[in-house]
Amino acid sequence: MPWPVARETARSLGRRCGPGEPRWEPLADALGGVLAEDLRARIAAPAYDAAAMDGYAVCGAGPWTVRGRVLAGQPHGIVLSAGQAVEVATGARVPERTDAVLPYEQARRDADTLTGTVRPGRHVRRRGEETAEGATVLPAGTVVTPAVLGLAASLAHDRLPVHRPRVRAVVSGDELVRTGVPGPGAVRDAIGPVLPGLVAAGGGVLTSLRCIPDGFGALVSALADGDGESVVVVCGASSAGPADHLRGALAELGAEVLVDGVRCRPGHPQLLARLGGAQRPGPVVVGLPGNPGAALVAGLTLLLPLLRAMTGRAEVEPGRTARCRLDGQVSVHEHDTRLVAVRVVGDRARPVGHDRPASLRGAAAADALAVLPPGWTGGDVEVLWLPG
Ligand SMILES: Nc1nc2c(c(=O)[nH]1)N[C@H]1C(S)=C(S)[C@@H](COP(=O)(O)OP(=O)(O)OC[C@H]3O[C@@H](n4cnc5c(N)ncnc54)[C@H](O)[C@@H]3O)O[C@H]1N2
Ligand code: MOO
Repeated sequence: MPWPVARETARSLGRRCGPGEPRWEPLADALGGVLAEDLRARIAAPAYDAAAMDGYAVCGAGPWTVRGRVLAGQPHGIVLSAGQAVEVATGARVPERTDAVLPYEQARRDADTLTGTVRPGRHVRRRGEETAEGATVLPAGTVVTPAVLGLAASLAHDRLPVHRPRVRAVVSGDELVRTGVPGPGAVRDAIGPVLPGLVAAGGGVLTSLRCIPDGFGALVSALADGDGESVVVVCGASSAGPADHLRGALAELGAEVLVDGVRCRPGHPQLLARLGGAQRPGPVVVGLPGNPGAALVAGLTLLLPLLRAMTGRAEVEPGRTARCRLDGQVSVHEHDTRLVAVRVVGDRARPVGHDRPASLRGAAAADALAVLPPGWTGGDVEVLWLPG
């Protein structure tokens, strides 16, 4: 299947699957999700009339008599009368009948007598002036960023209802080890460490990663053994070798295969399928080739568009260019799309090299992958940004 068609197939499957049931997540776990409901203010902001400057809360016209001092967080029941003032810290609740706050810099104090000039309302943040209690501050569908988490906390939320597709990973290969220096013939798993960040860049969460030996039976049971995840990522076993059982295992489970190989370099053995029948659709399976560089390409080709479409997110982060001029020498494939690791400066992209299928060295030094259509002869190219 041509590369652009494969991507669109992943997007359209994501839209069909939709976001699934939202989960109420503690703020710390909601980052990167998409709000499943409008975010409303549980309290007014500010929650009380507060000083916006360090200085004096004053009532009426000066001069004033200073009655005492109030710091932020100190409860008090002070009510001022005309001609009275209280020393206040920024953020402190101002006494009732405060007309304005006179900053230290504009105040003259002699013992308890204070003079200065104020405009009514100056430097006082009135309760609810920013946000009224119950107001909608963000619509459903907003991506939860660090600022959204801070806003939610300031409006008294502890948890948020978010869509974050749950993804599990199955990494297959007898030769793989996960720690230390590999022994003779062994290889460090280099795809597992990529997956949490890759999945998060799509707005999902990687809930588990399981390493299995090569073998038909092990793969069938690993595929079938889910816990309600929306997506299963299978790493390796995607090709034509004697230990490559992904297609056979999917057939055994009656999966519908939507993308069976993609005309791109690297990453051509990648795959997209859906478990379960039309009556009870199950998780989506994304097959990433075992070569780590090829796996990353497949992750950007199928997994990210799928996850992003599930929660209605834009494909390219706002403010990022989607196309670039390509400088330097690149080899072009006659029939397949080529994906080339590049550094992007302004509207120009330069290849970084080291982007062979088995290597992540180029991708690690790059910002993005440049997309060279088959037989490309020049002109601007699409760039796929690598997760930061
Ligand atoms: N006869 C053919 N052979 C191959 C083809 C083909 O079309 N016909 N395609 C080649 C391409 S392209 C790729 S990519 C690989 C895909 O292989 P698999 O997905 O079946 O993966 P394996 O065979 O298990 O491994 C391939 C290679 O990658 C290493 N590997 C596997 N998993 C990991 C991992 N998690 N971390 C690091 N390295 C990993 C593995 O040791 C092998 O070296 O097939 C080609 N062959
Ligand atoms: O998917 Mo393979 O080369 O294209 O590594």
